[in-house]
Amino acid sequence: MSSVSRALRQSSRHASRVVAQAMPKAAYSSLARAVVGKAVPRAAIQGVRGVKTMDFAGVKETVYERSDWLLPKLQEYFKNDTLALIGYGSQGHGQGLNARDNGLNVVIGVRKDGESWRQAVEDGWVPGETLFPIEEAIKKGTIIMNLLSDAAQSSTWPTIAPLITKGKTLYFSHGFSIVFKDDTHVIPPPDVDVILVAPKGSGRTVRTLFKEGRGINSSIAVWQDVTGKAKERAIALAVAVGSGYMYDTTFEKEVYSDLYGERGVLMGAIQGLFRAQYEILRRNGHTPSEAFNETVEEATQSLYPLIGAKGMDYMYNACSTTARRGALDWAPVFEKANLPIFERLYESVRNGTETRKALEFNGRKTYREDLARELEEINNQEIWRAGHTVRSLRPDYRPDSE
Ligand SMILES: NC(=O)c1ccc[n+]([C@@H]2O[C@H](COP(=O)([O-])OP(=O)(O)OC[C@H]3O[C@@H](n4cnc5c(N)ncnc54)[C@H](OP(=O)(O)O)[C@@H]3O)[C@@H](O)[C@H]2O)c1
Ligand SMILES: CC(C)(O)[C@@H](O)C(=O)O
Ligand SMILES: [Mg+2]
Ligand SMILES: [Mg+2]
Repeated sequence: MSSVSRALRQSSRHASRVVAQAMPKAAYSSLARAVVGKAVPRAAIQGVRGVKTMDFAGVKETVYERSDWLLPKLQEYFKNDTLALIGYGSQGHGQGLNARDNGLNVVIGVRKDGESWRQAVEDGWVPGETLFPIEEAIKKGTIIMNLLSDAAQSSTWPTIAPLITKGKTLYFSHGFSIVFKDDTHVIPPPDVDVILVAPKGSGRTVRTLFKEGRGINSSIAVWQDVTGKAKERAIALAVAVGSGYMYDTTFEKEVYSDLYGERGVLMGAIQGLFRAQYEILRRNGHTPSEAFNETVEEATQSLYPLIGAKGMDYMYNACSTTARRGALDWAPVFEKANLPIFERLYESVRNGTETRKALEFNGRKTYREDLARELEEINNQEIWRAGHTVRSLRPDYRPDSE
């Protein structure tokens, strides 16, 4: 076990002892219920403490935990607020439903009769009660959560800006609009708090982790603090929308790392690597099923979850000595080959090239159809058609689940 993971384990064990010793069983159960919304075994709530400074590989950072914001406190804190959540994509769905389940006043604002409107109705938001056209929702809100697409945040800003009046809080889940203001022209009024809560994962995961009684990691930041309470509000809102742990960042650091990561190993790089590996297997006479199993299925179903659960060394130890030797030899080769690409990518993010592309593409009226066309092309690639058949053999496969 590495020294970092040992330290983490010890700190978590210590915290659970503190909680366990300090609380009678009944109080502990109600704490657990309040933190995760349902009864959970004592072991599942280890490490409950509000704020902690932790050593991340030699660097001390502050982490905020939702344990400081148990449901009664959260509800009391926001009792005079209306969260106007503008946009109902992946994040609108996850954050909106979580905040609603946490008992807060939430209204959704989206284009009337668009796809998001339809999805919001499907999720139980009621037109005229909790679902409104964008401008109406903003007028009702005290906390304006801008979860429109980053391109739409820019194009709608001239109409939205005058409605963000003094005393309201402006909230984003990405540093995009604010940091790249020369391209987006989003410049907030000087008399409102401007904060960021950026869940580090898909909005679908924001929802599923919340329902499982866990919480996603989120980055939080303050751009403008006129009330002196902006940071506190960011933390409370992060908890409200389903975060478990909150990490400090800045708007700049969030947007650079996020745009970089999703174009890199989170999405773009891994798609490219899967495809390249598959292609060479096929060129060498391997069948589609063998190429897919050896590339995607084993990665996602067997090895990557091991990395996720306990780290890279754990995954290595779960594989043969033969695999370990070869992978250890080839890892630096891939690292060296990819470093210049990652350098180029970071620069393309930092200098705004990626921002301008996103604004152009997603600013089109046909953004949904254009994207659907490209995704359909991927879906039709042999690798993913083979994958469809491989998945269809899983015991839990249901034909309507894809
Ligand atoms: N997706 C994630 O998991 C994730 C994770 C962390 C942070 N974020 C950030 O969260 C924010 C929201 O992202 P998202 O993925 O949830 O949404 P998204 O898919 O990027 O955007 C969808 C929303 O934008 C609306 N929209 C698009 N063009 C519009 C226009 N011209 N006028 C009015 N509305 C328009 C859509 O409404 P219609 O249906 O009417 O088109 C829909 O409600 C972004 O800042 C994003 O970077 C996202
Ligand atoms: C889910 C991601 C990739 O982390 C997010 O950054 C997004 O833009 O959707
Ligand atoms: Mg992103
Ligand atoms: Mg992200």
